[in-house]
Amino acid sequence: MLSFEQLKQRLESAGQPHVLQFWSELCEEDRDTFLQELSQLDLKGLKDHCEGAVRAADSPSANLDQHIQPVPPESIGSVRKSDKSCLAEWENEGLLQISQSRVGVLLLAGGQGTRLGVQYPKGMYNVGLPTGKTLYQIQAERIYKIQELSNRKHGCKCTIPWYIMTSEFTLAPTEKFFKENNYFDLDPSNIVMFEQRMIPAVTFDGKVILQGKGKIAMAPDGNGGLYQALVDNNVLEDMKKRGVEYLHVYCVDNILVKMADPVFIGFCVNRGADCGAKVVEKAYPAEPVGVVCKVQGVSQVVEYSEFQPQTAELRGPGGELVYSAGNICNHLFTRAFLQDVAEKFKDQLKQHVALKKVPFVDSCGNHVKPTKPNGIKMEKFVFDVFPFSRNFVVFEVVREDEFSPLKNADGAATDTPTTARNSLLAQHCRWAMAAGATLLDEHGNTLPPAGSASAGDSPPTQCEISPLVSYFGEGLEKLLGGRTLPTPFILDEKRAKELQAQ
Ligand SMILES: CC(=O)N[C@H]1[C@@H](OP(=O)(O)O)O[C@H](CO)[C@@H](O)[C@@H]1O
Repeated sequence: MLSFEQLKQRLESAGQPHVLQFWSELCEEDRDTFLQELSQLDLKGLKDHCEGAVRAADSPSANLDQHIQPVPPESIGSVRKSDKSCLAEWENEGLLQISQSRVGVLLLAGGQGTRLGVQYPKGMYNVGLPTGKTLYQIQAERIYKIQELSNRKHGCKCTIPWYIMTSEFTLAPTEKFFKENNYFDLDPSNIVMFEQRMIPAVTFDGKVILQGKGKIAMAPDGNGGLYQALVDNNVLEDMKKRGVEYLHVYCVDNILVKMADPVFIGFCVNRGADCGAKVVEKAYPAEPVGVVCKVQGVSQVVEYSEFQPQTAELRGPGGELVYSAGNICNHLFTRAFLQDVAEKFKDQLKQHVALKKVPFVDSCGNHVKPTKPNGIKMEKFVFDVFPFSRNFVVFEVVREDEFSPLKNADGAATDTPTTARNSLLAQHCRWAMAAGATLLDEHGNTLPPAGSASAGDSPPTQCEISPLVSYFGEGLEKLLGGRTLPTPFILDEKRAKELQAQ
């Protein structure tokens, strides 16, 4: 740890002496904590960071319009447009890789859930399903099930390690939650949690913001902080030791995420890709999803916050959106590619600017909650490594089956606990009906198929199928075929055993 004098001097040369302005008012304990926190900062890089933040916030965002092109449709693999045998071939390849323990999953869970308005990690959110399962539990059970399906098919005992990138905000509660839930019956030695870095928020004139008299306002370095965190925490070595060659990276909030999706993995493997992105067709021009496109001939994602509205509105001859490849934050990387990024490219990742309302103490020591943005937060984005890929592929999946993110609190128009819950229930209802079940409402009336015109605006059918019973709708015919089932209907392992015995 640095001494007070050393720190003072370094902060002065970084142009940030105000950081210690309340030092004399701090008690011994707070001084120790503050010294520790400041010692962990990259003080050498602090000056550059602060100046860079101001420069980035000042420079108008580049207008990409003249350089941008959609990804050519022929280079996109598509679930909807591929025939069954093709999909089965990819799935088989994916299951084979999983069965050989060559696949890991990595969860991006460092965010603060500000839009959702909760103080705890988003993965701990219960969207109000009949079983009350949280996002973390659903994801854990899908890992368990896909391991089991691969084992059964290939007569082996495979492992999908689950890497979880947290931040200072989310690590402790996530660890506690997993422990309390007995790691959802996964082997804890296959769950690797680590923290991404935090960086200081900066005022518009380049000063580090004090959140308290002895505390700097820090924020995670964006989900693109992943690549630094992989290095800081020896994650690539861990993958190598375990023989993991493919990493499925996803963000915490999509209730429909197919963990270690064998179809996507098989598609990427068959194409020899080192980097792949799943997309869905954008629902409407202003939908807050990044767009996979080409900028000056190079495939990349342009984030929704940086996409020009007039470009987003462009439509083709059939009325379809020209830029329709919506990023769902579901990526596949080979370990070799990640190693390359770690060694050669991670410091070249673009810095994105977010202007935020950052609570602070003013020069008189008053705590202020700003009503308009006062701070610059710099973030890296996970997809900004795509341009470094040698063989990048795009895989389009069906939105109803694979994408329903939880971003906002109930009351917002989209991406809320209600929309997430309803998407999952509707999917499970479709699975049950496709397996040959007839579902009844509480009055004993037959329910129309989910999504059909007669389903209209009626409340979603309460049909929830445990991922431990079915990963993606498979194996349900023998349990549900020809049966008439009253709702609410919960198909968990116990019920599945009873149905099988009948
Ligand atoms: C930096 C990043 O990964 N942004 C992603 C991510 O957005 P957030 O608003 O950060 O949750 O998830 C979106 C899909 O839910 C995706 O469209 C977008 O590109």
